[in-house]
Amino acid sequence: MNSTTTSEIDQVIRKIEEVEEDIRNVEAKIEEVEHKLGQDDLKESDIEYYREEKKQLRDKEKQLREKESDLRQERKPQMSNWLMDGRPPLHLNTKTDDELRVQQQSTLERVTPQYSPALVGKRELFKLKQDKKFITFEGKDDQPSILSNVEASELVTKCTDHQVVAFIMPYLQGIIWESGNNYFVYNSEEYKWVETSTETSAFNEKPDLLVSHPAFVKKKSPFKCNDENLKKMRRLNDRYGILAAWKLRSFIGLTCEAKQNISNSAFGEVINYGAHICHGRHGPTRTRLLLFDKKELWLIEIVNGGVSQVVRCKWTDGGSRTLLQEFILQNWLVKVIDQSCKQFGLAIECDSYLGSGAFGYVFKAKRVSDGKQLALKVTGWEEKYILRLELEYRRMEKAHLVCPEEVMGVEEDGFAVFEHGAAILLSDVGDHYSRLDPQSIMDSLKYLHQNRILHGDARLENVVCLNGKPCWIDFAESSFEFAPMSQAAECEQLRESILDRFRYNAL
Ligand SMILES: Nc1ncnc2c1ncn2[C@@H]1O[C@H](COP(=O)(O)OP(=O)(O)OP(=O)(O)O)[C@@H](O)[C@H]1O
Repeated sequence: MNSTTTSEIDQVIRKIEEVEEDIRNVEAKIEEVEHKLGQDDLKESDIEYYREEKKQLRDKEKQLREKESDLRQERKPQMSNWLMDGRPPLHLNTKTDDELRVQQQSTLERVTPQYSPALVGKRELFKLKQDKKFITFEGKDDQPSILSNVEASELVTKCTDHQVVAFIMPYLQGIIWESGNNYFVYNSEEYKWVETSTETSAFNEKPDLLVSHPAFVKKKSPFKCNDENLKKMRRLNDRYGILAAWKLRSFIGLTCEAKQNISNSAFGEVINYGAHICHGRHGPTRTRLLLFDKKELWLIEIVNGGVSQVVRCKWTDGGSRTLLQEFILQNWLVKVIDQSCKQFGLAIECDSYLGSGAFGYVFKAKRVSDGKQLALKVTGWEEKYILRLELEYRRMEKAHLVCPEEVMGVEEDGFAVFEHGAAILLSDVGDHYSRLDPQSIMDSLKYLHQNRILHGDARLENVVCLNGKPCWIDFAESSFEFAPMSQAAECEQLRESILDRFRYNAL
């Protein structure tokens, strides 16, 4: 009889969970590096540096996945031993091995579809109709529609998908502004931004329009076209852009796809966009998409990666205007950003996403009164996040007074709590730490120590390059107690990460 114990199985399961967490962390780091690589103003040396960093992260990810697979193999005999013993393990997974393999595969490849979009669309439509979740909007004659009859008959004359997009863009923008939203419509027809795989970008997709707050958008220039009619239809104020970082996909207002005629294949394509958006660690539980053609629009709600409901309506249906306005997804981050801009007198445009960590999202912002560039760090409404941000603000203020060059400053009265979260205002926008001389980073940490400041989380991610020098951010864990042992440990932690990233042995 085997000698496997519950605690042995538990141990392996715990190890698997730990490795899964490590994989998620590495995935998040890769996402950050990909975001940095996507920036327009990179020097050749930066590109080379990020590519190398990405390669190292991918290698690490591969090793972790191998480890995960070994652990799963290790668990298999243990599980069957338990079953032979007639006693169930504590965490018996009811999934078969095949299901586990598919699940693991989907973590690897995200949700790259195995079937053609036409088949996906056809099957889903059948199911939705059966479940009465495919609803035709009844229309309310006394309420405004999206398009008038005249406008709708002009739309019918458009003879390419691009022209349908160009025609609809200003109407969609008008509807959004009318509802008081600070969202814009970005044309993303020719730019891939929906990630479909962690392994390759081969399947990346390009929905036609992205409706979003500008803070989450990376601006693009109008794509080239030879269609003279399309050129005439374009307006100077049309916006082009994509999501600035895949991590921001929870905050999309609406993702749109235009066709001349809605087909099963078009529906399948949109279902796949929705599944990809929801997938993965930072994916939202819910996302909303719009599929439209020259006659009608389908309002598609995706929950946990699957279609939960479709409402179909005509451009000229009374009440379609309000229906669409209410369909655009609102979120807490937009509310906190907008309230912060009001409170601190800021403007946030496209290309302002600086990064994010476990606790907050950071954006470049311009103070309207003097044009100064500042960094706004925003966190959600949970009490522990708000307290942490306030602590960070107070400690940074104190540390900056002692070491003004080495510690990022905070603006006076630069902390505020709102209904949906909180924000702090940092006095400068720094560049990536890769622009720094690695020894100078180590020296700056030692300088903090000499001034009895223990950073508390001395990772390279918490250093930015300001005026060519290292400047520390994220002081939530810092302390002002003199503790030589902790200082030594902190130096060692930083030294190791400098060695790892710069291949430089800092002293
Ligand atoms: N003033 C700034 N200038 C430029 N980039 C910044 C600035 N502040 C923050 N960032 C970027 O935003 C990222 C996240 O910021 P920060 O570390 O403060 O967030 P966090 O949620 O507290 O992270 P962590 O998970 O490390 O605790 C940083 O790694 C950095 O890339």
